[in-house]
Amino acid sequence: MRPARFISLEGGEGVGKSTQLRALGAVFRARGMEVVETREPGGSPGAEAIRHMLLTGAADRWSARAEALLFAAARADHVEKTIRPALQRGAWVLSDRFLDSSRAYQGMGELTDEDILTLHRIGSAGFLPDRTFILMLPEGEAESRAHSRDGDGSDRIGGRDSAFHRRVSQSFARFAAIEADRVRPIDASGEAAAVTARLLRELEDLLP
Ligand SMILES: Nc1ncnc2c1ncn2[C@@H]1O[C@H](COP(=O)(O)OP(=O)(O)O)[C@@H](O)[C@H]1O
Ligand SMILES: Cc1cn([C@H]2C[C@H](O)[C@@H](COP(=O)(O)OP(=O)(O)O)O2)c(=O)[nH]c1=O
Repeated sequence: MRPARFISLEGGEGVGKSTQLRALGAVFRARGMEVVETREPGGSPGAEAIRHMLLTGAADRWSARAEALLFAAARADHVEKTIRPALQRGAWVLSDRFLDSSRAYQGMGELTDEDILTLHRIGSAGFLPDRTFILMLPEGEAESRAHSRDGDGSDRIGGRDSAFHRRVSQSFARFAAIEADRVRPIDASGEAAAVTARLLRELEDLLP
């Protein structure tokens, strides 16, 4: 029996992460696997409370440093209370965003990628997913998917300008290039079922 695995889905807003998370969860359950679907920021009661503080309020509510620490604190609680216990009892864990979101959103301004990795070492002992998928879509397409879902409403971070979101997407693409073993880019265009099939192909070596 192969061990339970921790998989994260990453990418900008509207690329289809939550849709694919649900689809993968359904496929795994149909194969008799126990699955925990979770998300960041959040995924445990403490981390969900921090999520509320991070995503609501004025754009300047938190400094860049305070924001990065809050994401790291939420992640520490999520890992400790939800992810590790699930893996220990043999459940697969699928997370909508994880560390790489902090690297892409918080680690390319006042703080560096190295700073974010240091916070993660302190908060979560450097715990990493077994595999991370970066869902990739052309800029306009992700925006129109997010817009048809949310209308004009977006959260404190989603509401940042398009230059910011372009840099986020470039950072995600860079992680896939430099950490090819863990981080795999996935073409997120076309029908949802076709995207799910691409993800499953990239999981073949881990599935029981
Ligand atoms: N392959 C797809 N083709 C067209 N629309 C999609 C596809 N996947 C998801 N969507 C729709 O796009 C919007 C954003 O998808 P979602 O899964 O919520 O993205 P994310 O979690 O990355 O923000 C939703 O309204 C969803 O129903
Ligand atoms: C996990 C994480 C999320 N974020 C941002 C990305 C999103 O804008 C927001 C999470 O909102 P969410 O509603 O989960 O994202 P999506 O629109 O992709 O469904 O928080 C960070 O800035 N850093 C992080 O570490």
